[in-house]
Amino acid sequence: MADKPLYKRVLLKASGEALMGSQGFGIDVAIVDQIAGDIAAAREMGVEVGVVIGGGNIFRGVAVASKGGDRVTGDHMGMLATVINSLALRTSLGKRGIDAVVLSAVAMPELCETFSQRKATAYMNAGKVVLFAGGTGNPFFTTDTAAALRAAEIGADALFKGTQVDGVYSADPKKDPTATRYQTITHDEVLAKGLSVMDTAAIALARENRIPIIVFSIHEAGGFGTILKGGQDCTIVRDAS
Ligand SMILES: Nc1ncnc2c1ncn2[C@@H]1O[C@H](COP(=O)(O)OP(=O)(O)O)[C@@H](O)[C@H]1O
Ligand SMILES: O=c1ccn([C@@H]2O[C@H](COP(=O)(O)OP(=O)(O)O)[C@@H](O)[C@H]2O)c(=O)[nH]1
Repeated sequence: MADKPLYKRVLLKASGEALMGSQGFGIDVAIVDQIAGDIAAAREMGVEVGVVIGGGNIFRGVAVASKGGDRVTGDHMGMLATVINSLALRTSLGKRGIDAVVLSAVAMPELCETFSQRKATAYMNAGKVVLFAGGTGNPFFTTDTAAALRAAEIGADALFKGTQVDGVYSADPKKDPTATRYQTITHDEVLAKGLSVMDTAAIALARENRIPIIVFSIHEAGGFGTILKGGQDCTIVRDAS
C-alpha cells in the first residue's frame, strides 16, 4: 500500500441503504458519523472529495411503481430522500469541523444551494467537501448514475462506490456464496457479464469518460482511506489499456 493517496480528486458514492444500519429504515447517526469520519480522513490526506449519497434507506421510486403507483412521483420522493441524507451528512461533517456544502439538482433554496457545475468546481477548488443531492434531478435514474455524472463534471480521477459488499463478484455474493471477487475488471466486462453491482447507465458513463470505478465496502470504518492508498479489499473497474 502506498504512503500517499493515489488520487487527487474523487467522487464518493455512499449507499443510502447502508445509512439505516440495523434499523430497517431511516438514518442511523452512528453510520453517518462513520462516513463523515472517513471523508475527514481523506481530506486530511489532501484528497478533494465530492459525495453523492443514495436514498434507499428512506425511499426508492421502484417501490411505488411495483405496487401500481406513479413511478415519476416515487422517484421525486427518492430524490428528496437523498437531500435528507445529504443534510444529515453535512451536519456530521460540520461536527468534525469539515466545511461541506450541499448542492441539490432540484432547487430548494431554503434548504441548500442549487447545483451548477461551475459552483461545484469552485467549491471543490476551495477545499470544501461538496455533497451532490437530488440525484441527477430526473426520474428513471439512480444515484449511481448521478455519481458517474458528477464525477465527470468535476473531473474526478476516480469514482468510489461505497456499498454493502467489498467489490464486484462473479455473481451477487449475497445470493451465491461461491461467487469470487475480481481484483480488476473492465467497464466492458461488467456490462457484458451483466454484473449488477451498479446500473448500466452509470458504468457506461464512467467508461465513456474513462473514469475508473472502485467498488468497496462502506461498512468498514477507515476503509475509504485505505482504499485511497491502494488497499486491496476492493475491485477496480478500469480500461483495459
Ligand atoms: N456481481 C455482483 N458483484 C457485487 N455485488 C453485486 C453483484 N450483483 C449484484 N450485487 C449486489 O449489488 C448490491 C449493490 O448495489 P445497490 O443495491 O445499487 O447498492 P447501493 O445501496 O450501494 O446503491 C450489493 O449489495 C450486491 O448484493
Ligand atoms: O437521478 C436520480 C437519482 C435517484 N432517484 C430516485 O431516488 C431513489 C434513491 O436513490 P438510489 O436508489 O440510487 O439510492 P441507493 O441505492 O444508493 O440507496 C431512487 O430509487 C430513485 O427513486 C431518481 O429518481 N433520479
